[in-house]
Parts: sequence; structure tokens; C-alpha cells
Amino acid sequence: MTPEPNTPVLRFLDLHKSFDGRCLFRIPELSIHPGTCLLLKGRNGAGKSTLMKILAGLEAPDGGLVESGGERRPWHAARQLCRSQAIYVHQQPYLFDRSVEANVAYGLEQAGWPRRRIRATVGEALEWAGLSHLAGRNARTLSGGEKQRVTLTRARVLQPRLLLLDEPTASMDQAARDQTQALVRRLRDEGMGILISSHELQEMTPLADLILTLEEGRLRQEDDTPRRIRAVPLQPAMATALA
Ligand SMILES: Nc1ncnc2c1ncn2[C@@H]1O[C@H](COP(=O)(O)OP(=O)(O)OP(=O)(O)O)[C@@H](O)[C@H]1O
Repeated sequence: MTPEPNTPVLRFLDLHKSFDGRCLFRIPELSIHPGTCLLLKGRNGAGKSTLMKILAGLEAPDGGLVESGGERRPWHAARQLCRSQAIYVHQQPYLFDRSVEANVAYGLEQAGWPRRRIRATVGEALEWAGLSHLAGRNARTLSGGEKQRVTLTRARVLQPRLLLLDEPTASMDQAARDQTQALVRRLRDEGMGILISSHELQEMTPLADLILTLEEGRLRQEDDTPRRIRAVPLQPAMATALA
């Protein structure tokens, strides 16, 4: 079923996290909608990675609510839901010491898919990403840009509704950044909700429906947000991510 574009995939309310008694952030509301891309800025240590891991259900906040499908639950009760809907992609994604094909197939194998279906899905996905010629190569021998494309392809076959990308173009040359950006754009256009933390603002801004800054524990919307006019108009809830 195609998701209703005006309904957020997940909506987080009063999400807060402290370390050692210091408040890292408190976020009144953050909604991520299908087919939209949010760009998350913030200085080193502002809490971007921690926030993304919480959104993906990988790390626990001190408190917060998650709304999905009209139902609102405490984060802890919604953790599995977050995990099933979102994939967090680390700055330096871990790739197995196996072929590209095996890396992309891994999640599907874990999910118990039949072998023939896995082969067909992985083949289609590698073609989608322009990686078919590297299918048999050991993934660890690839360039940084190629590795990131394998990681995005590995995420795509699992069909998450949210993709959380932590510095996806760090330490890449221009060509690799362009290729990564092109794949992210296609994922967004296929309907995925995407949150990217990035210092490469020049590169990623054209993709962004909304630019957010995490600063001193607060999430605010940048004045220079591009506000690209899309088929799916921005909803007030999105723009209020951020008191
Ligand atoms: N498990 C932990 N225990 C204590 N402090 C932590 C823990 N995890 C993260 N922190 C601290 O929380 C702060 C935010 O870290 P985080 O990695 O989320 O920031 P970031 O914005 O992603 O930074 P960068 O841009 O450098 O990746 C840092 O000061 C970090 O040291």
C-alpha cells in the first residue's frame, strides 16, 4: 500500500537525552514524511548521531513519545516499530569480508527469504545502483564512494520507510559525492523518508526539503531552507519540528 504522503512515517514528541547530567537535546516535535529529505546540521558533538540512533531505535532516549498510524506510544514501547521502519547508516558502514552481492543479500538472508528471490532482488538492486559490474568483488576492496553505494543498496532491499544517513559523503571525492547524492535522491523519489546529517551542506542542500540545526540542545529550522516545491507540500507539522 502506498503510504499517505501527508502522514509522517514517524512523529517524535518531547524526545530528550542527557549524558552525565548534561542535557544533550530536548526536541518538542520531529516528523519525517515519506518522500522527503531533512538535512541535519550541527557542530561536532551537538548530538546528531545520538539523535539519529534514537530515531532508529538503536539507542534509548531518557524519554519521548512516538506517533505512528494515529497511535502514540512511549519511545520504549515503540522501539521495535522504529527498528522495523528505519535504518541507520553509520558514517563508516561495516561491510563483510565477502562479495558485494553477499553484502547486499545479507539482510534478506537474515529475514529468511528464499534463495531464488534473494538472487533476483539483489540483482535488480545492483543494477538500480549501477553496481552490477562489481557484484563479485570483495566489498572491502572498493573505494569509499563504491562502499557507500553498496551500503545504500543494502538498505534499499530491506525497504525501510526511513533512512537515517550519518555523514554519508564524508571523505569522498567529488565524483563519489555526486553518485551518492544521486542515489539518495532516487531513494527519496521512490518514497523513502530521509534524514541526513552532513557537513557537506553545499552538496546536500539541493536534496533538502528542510534544513535543521541541532544547537545547544535545540532543533531549529534554518531560515535558508530551500523550500523546494514538491508534489508533496510541506506540512506544518514538519516545519514545527523545532521550537
Ligand atoms: N554513551 C555515551 N556516554 C557519554 N557521552 C556520550 C555517549 N555517546 C555520546 N556522548 C556524547 O554526546 C555528545 C554528542 O555525540 P554525538 O556523536 O551524537 O554528536 P554528533 O553531533 O554526531 O558529532 P559529530 O558531528 O562529531 O559526529 C558528545 O559530546 C559525546 O561525547
